[in-house]
Amino acid sequence: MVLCPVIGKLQHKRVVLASASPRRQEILSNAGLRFEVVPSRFKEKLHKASFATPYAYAVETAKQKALEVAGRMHQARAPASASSWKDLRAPDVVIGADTIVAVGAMILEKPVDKQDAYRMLSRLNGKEHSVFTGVAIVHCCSKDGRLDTEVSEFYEETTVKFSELSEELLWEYINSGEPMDKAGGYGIQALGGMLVEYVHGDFLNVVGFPLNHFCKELARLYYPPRPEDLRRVRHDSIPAVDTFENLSDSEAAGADPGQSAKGGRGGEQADGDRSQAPRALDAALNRADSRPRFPTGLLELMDGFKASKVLFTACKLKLFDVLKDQGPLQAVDVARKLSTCAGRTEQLLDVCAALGLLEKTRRGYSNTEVATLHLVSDGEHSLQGVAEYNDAHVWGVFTRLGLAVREGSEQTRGALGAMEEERLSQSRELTLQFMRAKHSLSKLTAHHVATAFDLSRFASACDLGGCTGILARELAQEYPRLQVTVFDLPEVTELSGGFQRGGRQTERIRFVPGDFFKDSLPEADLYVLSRILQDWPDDKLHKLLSRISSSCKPGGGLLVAEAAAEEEGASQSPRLRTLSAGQPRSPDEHRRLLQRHGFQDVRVARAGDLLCVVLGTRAAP
Ligand SMILES: O=c1[nH]cc([C@@H]2O[C@H](COP(=O)(O)OP(=O)(O)OP(=O)(O)O)[C@@H](O)[C@H]2O)c(=O)[nH]1
Repeated sequence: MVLCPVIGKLQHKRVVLASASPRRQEILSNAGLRFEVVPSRFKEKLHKASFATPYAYAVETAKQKALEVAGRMHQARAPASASSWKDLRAPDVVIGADTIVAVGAMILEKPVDKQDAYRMLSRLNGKEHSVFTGVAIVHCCSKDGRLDTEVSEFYEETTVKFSELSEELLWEYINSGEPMDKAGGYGIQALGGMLVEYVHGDFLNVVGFPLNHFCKELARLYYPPRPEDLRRVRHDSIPAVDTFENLSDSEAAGADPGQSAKGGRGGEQADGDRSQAPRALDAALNRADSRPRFPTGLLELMDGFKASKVLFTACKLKLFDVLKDQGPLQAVDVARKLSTCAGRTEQLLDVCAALGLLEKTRRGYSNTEVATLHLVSDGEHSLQGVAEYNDAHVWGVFTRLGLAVREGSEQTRGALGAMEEERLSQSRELTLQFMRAKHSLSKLTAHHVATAFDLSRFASACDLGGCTGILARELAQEYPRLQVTVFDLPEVTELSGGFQRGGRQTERIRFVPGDFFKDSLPEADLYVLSRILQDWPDDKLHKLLSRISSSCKPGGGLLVAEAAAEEEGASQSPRLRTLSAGQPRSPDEHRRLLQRHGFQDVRVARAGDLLCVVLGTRAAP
């Protein structure tokens, strides 16, 4: 069955199930949804008589459950200084559900005790009743610290008929303990199944979650009908994920899950509104499928470069800067501010929204939290420089990958990102771009690197290839006695002034121009190599390490920080294996590397999510 694309729409979102029900958790995880569980604290005590129908009560309760969790998680978010990325993210989607049993207008929830269970089961005995599950899908976004929500809600009804049951059997069932945490006092999926004569409708709805209706709702939210679908209904597939080039202006409009969710109850919507998008899903669900699994991951991989280019383009246009200062904005207003084509801008905005970089609501487009944090150019944690450098330089390098692979190692070095070498021969602008990229990345990791070990025994440090001095600054800040030298190529040190912010510790930092392969290394107690080794092939790497080893006094140290590769024997991340001229090393490989060059007492630590840090002490020769 080809269900992945629908559930997959939530794949890159932080999804939270606001329910303690183990049945709901099981149903959704069996469907392949990845989510966290945060049980709702909403007390199910809405005034039943104030609802026109039992299902309205279930839907409202589901909504309140989800909103309570969304609000609580929004408030509980860690401050920006939190070390874990996860903590920084509020949920994107919160799902709430409430299951009730209705006998006529009477609503039965979970029994409070055995007598209550007996009363409920006696009411159901020998008769038909309805089971309603209300579901709320709450899309969340945070704007200026406020929580914005778009709620989509629906319900599903299933009819269940109980057999005529003896008192004895009812009590035996009650004494099994099963009824107590179940709506109506029975669990159809277990012993309670023996009480049931027939079921009309979705079985899982009785168990606690109407999975089929949920998927249709997702399809309705994430695959709004396209004009061509309205004209020519396709019965053979789930609608394709929109790509940039196949979106026309009119198609791009209305692709907002939040907007299409407006008006709420799926079950109460007019047929014309609901029929088209789920139709393809229905077809897929009902098809006897002998074809291979839909290669979603592979197709996403094939399209991955487009997503990168969209991100780069948006950064280059300063889209996130405009939205930070003036959002939310409609597409035409964004286009006016950027002096771009309105139709194409809207497409770009929609794809950014689909990639989770923007939020789209009726008020217009605004940055998501991740965009505000990392894609606005003057942000403390901005990665804009990385996007610009990748666009201006790495993109082109990778277009030569085929040639490099065909023609051998030299080209491979050239094509696989021997950035240090390449940038030597490039323009000042490219050097600056490289520095901005390295600066942004170093900001993310410098504190972790500086504090991975206690370095207070060293009086001086030299950061080789230290670029804009971000790590040097962090070291100076952390160790008030430490004098730090940043050693980098002349064209880099010449431009590094533009990245300095001043501050008390800067008087203990000096920039020395030089080439660590050719010039003598500045004297220091501690040498630092942060993200240098993996850019170089083995011969260069050993040359560099032996030069450091010769300069380092006995008792001095070498601190190496590199992308954290898996332990030996574990399968390596392909990203790490292919992106650089050198290779990522496991902690043990680093340990051996340093030992081979005369360092002892080599210790390894993790620095944040990205890096592994290794510290060795120079042995007496
Ligand atoms: O046949 C079955 N019928 C019902 C159930 C389970 O009953 C409960 C219904 O309770 P509710 O919707 O209030 O959900 P809770 O369990 O309290 O969890 P929340 O945290 O979401 O409020 C539900 O667990 C159904 O799964 C059953 O198992 N079989």
